[in-house]
Amino acid sequence: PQVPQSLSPLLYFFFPSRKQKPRSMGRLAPLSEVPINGEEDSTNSSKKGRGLTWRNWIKTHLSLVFNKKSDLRILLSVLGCPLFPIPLHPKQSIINEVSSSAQYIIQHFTAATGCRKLEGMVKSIFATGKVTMAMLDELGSGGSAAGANGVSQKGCFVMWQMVPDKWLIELVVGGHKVVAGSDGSVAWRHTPWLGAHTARGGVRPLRRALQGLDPLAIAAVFSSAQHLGEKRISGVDCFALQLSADQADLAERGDKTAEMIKHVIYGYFSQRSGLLVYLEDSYLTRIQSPGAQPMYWETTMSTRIEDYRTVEGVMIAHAGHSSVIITRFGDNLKSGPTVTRMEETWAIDDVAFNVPGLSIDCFIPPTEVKRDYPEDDLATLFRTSSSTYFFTSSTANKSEDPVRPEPPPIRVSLTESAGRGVFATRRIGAGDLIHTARPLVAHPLLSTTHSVCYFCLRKLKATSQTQAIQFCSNECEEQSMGFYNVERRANWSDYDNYCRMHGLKYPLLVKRLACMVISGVAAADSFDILQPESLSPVMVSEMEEGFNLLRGAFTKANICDEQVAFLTKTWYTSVLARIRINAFRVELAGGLYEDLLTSAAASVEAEAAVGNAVYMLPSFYNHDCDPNAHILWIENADARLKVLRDVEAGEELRICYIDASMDRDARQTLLSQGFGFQCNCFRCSSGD
Ligand SMILES: C[S@@+](CC[C@H](N)C(=O)[O-])C[C@H]1O[C@@H](n2cnc3c(N)ncnc32)[C@H](O)[C@@H]1O
Repeated sequence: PQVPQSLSPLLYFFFPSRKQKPRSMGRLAPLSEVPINGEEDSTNSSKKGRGLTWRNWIKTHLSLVFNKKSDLRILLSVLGCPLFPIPLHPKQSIINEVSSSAQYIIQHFTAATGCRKLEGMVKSIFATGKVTMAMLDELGSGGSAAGANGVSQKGCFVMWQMVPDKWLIELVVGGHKVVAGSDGSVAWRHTPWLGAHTARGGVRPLRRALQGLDPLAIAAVFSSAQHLGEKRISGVDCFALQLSADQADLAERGDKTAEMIKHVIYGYFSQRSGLLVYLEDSYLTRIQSPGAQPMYWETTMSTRIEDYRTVEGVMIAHAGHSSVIITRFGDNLKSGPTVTRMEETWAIDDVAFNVPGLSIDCFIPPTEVKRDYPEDDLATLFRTSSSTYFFTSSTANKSEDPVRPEPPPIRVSLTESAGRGVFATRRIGAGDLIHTARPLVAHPLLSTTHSVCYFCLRKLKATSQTQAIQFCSNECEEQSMGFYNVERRANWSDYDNYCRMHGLKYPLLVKRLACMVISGVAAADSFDILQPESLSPVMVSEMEEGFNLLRGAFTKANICDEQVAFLTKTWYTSVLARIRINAFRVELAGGLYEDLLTSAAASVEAEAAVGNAVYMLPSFYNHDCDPNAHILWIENADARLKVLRDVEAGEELRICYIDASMDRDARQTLLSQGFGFQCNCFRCSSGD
């Protein structure tokens, strides 16, 4: 049956059909680093999505957890649809022979729930329920929590599960919707602020299913657990079983920068009733960015499982309470560990088995999932705490699916001597487009402000007679609202004059980022992951005037102190230090470029620059005076990364930061002064 989209979004799940799902997903914003295989579809751009998705992504992965403004997103990201760390293998079923005390406890559990009768009989499970989520006050080091700080958020969810490893959940809380699913080979999640993402590591079950909702899965995963002993939990004497994610799974979920150190699960089974009454999982992640001290994140989620009721003769838990504690600690956190707490109460309204009409078509991932690949390593590289609740990309099983297009052939990894770099994951042919990228922040030059779009830097057909800024389309105007509503409240003449007099362009990018932060569309630490230039005390003091003018413009515009609290001198200098190393001068090649020769020629002949922009993925390309890759712009600030010659798998992709036609000494001087490194590429070493 067709369900009108105007009905509750949850209704869509009552009538799953292959036709409906892509349509529902089709409205969702694409990721900003668009894979080469993805057609750019303007209908896919959410009003504020274009160009903001990376910022959103960073916000979630880097700063979200400790930014109270984003409470609802944090709650949904952490509690919404976490995955259980232990995969459910298709062949895994509940054991018949008891050879350990853990297996004895599981036998007791299967008898208590009566779930054996479901084995082989149940093909699908369906559940609907309600949730209430809240952030609790943060605990400082040694401090104490004062209780819930904000308003709790109410919502509901619908879950479908097809035995053993296909599932789908739609959760709507406080007007935000999160959808997650697994087709048995890839697990993904879609959020309005991130778009769709695949989960790194193998497919694992939804944690919600293990909270007393799917007794067969509980019996299957815990039958290989270790019996730890007995413990009294909330007045109930329990047997404690322990499971640990195995090292191979942990390795798959981490990388060189974010290492999953352990993930342990405890199941507490009531000695009296035999039922699972408490579930706890705890994991530790070590994050180390190049040149930085390691930082650790420990996340513990505990769920009290209650209100078992019979559904078709099987005991299913119908309510519970989960609490999460996230502790961030490490040498580089001067203020000591930070603790964030949140909680959820949930209740099941309806459970049914063997839902008619449910087929594997209902579990096909949204189309964006296959467009997700450029984030592959970045997502993990900068992940904050865990892939369990921050879904990240995975290449797992992609090759097994003939329908799924090849991912863009790159990964970000550490190089031997140039920090992080971008590497080819397969052979790439000369002239191939590697990926495109939308700016995190872009700004016209002062001289082009009235001749290019104030958002995307596209050249305008008619320049402004009134000297007002202009947008090339309604879409760009809408996407600018985030920063422009703030920017136009202030008078920028002093700041612009300061830039003009000193010939500075990067403070304009800082201004735009500051306006975006104030309006809430960017996190103050969006650029933290980019490599900074090391600034001398003289350079820092030279930036003071710009900082004072920027801060002053906001103060005079009566932007409240709380909104500009992030705008300290340290913030200003640190953002500028990153922009100086990572900003690109945008030069539009214009016109058509169909082949490599045309594009290379076009970029050489490009007219003067239209502005400057900072991107995420392009910021990780290192320099070579004889580069094998190339960045170019055709009609606006959306960048295209192309390969200049055949590149083999494993080879690092490098672009040229400067005019490669200069002689060796001039190149060396520019690179050392502008980017702080001594180039020892083949050309430089051979004196060319
Ligand atoms: C745009 S970033 C490139 C990504 C950077 N490696 C990172 O880890 O984020 C530019 C910085 O990378 C380093 N870099 C780039 N190319 C290099 C090269 N050929 N040799 C040494 N360092 C290089 C320099 O520190 C430079 O300032």
